[in-house]
Order: sequence, then C-alpha cells, then structure tokens
Amino acid sequence: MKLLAENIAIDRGGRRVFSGLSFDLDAGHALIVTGQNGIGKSSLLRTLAGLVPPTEGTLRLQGGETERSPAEHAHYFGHQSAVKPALTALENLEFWRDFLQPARPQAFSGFPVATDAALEMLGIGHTARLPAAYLSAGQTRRLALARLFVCPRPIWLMDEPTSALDTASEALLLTLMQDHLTHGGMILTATHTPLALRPSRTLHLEAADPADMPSADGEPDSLEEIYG
Ligand SMILES: Nc1ncnc2c1ncn2[C@@H]1O[C@H](COP(=O)(O)OP(=O)(O)OP(=O)(O)O)[C@@H](O)[C@H]1O
Repeated sequence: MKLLAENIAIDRGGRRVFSGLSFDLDAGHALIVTGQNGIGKSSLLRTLAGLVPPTEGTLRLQGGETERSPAEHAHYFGHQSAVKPALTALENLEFWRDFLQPARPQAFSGFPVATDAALEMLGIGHTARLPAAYLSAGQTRRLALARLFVCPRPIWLMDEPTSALDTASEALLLTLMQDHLTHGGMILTATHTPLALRPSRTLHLEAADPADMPSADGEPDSLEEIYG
C-alpha cells in the first residue's frame, strides 16, 4: 500500500497556499510535516482528509480498497475534538463506531477495539458514563483519539496530536502511533513537537522565493532521519 500525492496545489480563501507538492508514503511509515505557522500544514492534512479539495494535482492510494478514496481510508485527528458534550464519553465513541466505515486493505492488520476497551486503553475508562462536557481538555483529546481504535483505518492524519496532552499521555500516544505503524498503518502528522516515530521522514514546507509562494521539499535530511 502506498499513498501518492502528485503536484498538489491548495488555495484557501482565494490565495494559493502552496503548489507543486509531491510525495509518497509507504505502509508502515510516518511522514512528519513541519514548517512555520501559516505555511499550510493543516491545509495539507485537511486536503488528504477530503475536507479541502486540491486546486491541482492528484491523490491516490495504491493497494487500498479500490472503490474508496484515500480520504475514506483515513482518520482525521484535527484541532477540534468532534465530541458532543451532551453525550457520555461512551455514547460519543459508539456514535463514531457506528458512523465510520472501517477500511482494512491487505497490507494493514489493524483490528477494531471495543468501545469500553478503547476508553480503558486511553486511560479514561472511569469517564465512560460522564457527559463529555465534564471531561477536561486532555481527557477530551483522549476521547477523540479513542475513535481511531474503534474503527480501524490505515491512514492517520494528525494535526498537532500532542496538544493538551500531559507527558504521560504523550508517551502513550507515541506508543499507540508506533503500534499503528507496526500494523502497516501510515501516519501523516503536522507537529511543532519532535515525535520519535520509526520509520519516519520529514516533509518540511517552506516559502520558496521572493514572491512568497510556498513549496515543499519532501526529501529527508539524512538516512538517520528515516531509519535512525
Ligand atoms: N478557512 C480558511 N479560509 C481562508 N484562509 C485560510 C483558511 N484556513 C487557513 N487559511 C490560510 O491558509 C494558510 C495556511 O494555513 P494552515 O492552517 O494550513 O497553516 P499551518 O501551517 O497549519 O499553520 P499553524 O502552524 O499555525 O497551525 C494561512 O495563510 C491561513 O490564513
């Protein structure tokens, strides 16, 4: 399974954010998207999630379920937690389990986790019957993360995934992300915090020229960066 982005351009609010962006990503690998504020990291993830259509270029998933788009193979874990405050933590998770269609192409061996087990796994089992409105910011993020486990999908699109998480939760998140890669999943994550995922490479977005037209260099700096 391989994700291919070819010559992608994205416009937001009538302005070109970047153009000519190409990269690929194999099953079991992470792509860490870096770059200064406003360069287009979130926009790229939202495009991959099917929320912002690219102005130019193509996105393809080789070896995926043929009748489904790359976005339908992906979980988007963005800045908003997509949690309904009036529902309990468990009800929120049951909603997402029933709403989302799992995607399990051949190269991906992720499996569904039961809703209560997913809450336990994220360390918030004791909040299962609480209205989500009563959860702390970090607990709400953990609840949003639990969604990724009740419905297996190979591509995780994660925008600043460590935000609002304490040190222990960050370590847990890293373990879960690494486990996802081990099962043949892919992770594209925009982050300002270094994440020690293996194997991973960096896609650094930067403004390229005096015309201030951002572009991207997807080449890793070194082999250590990929496999170290
Ligand atoms: N809904 C929108 N409408 C218009 N412009 C937008 C919209 N969302 C983002 N933009 C613009 O697109 C550009 C890229 O924003 P984006 O959020 O992708 O950057 P980012 O690299 O993720 O930034 P940060 O590191 O601050 O999160 C910015 O100039 C931003 O103002």
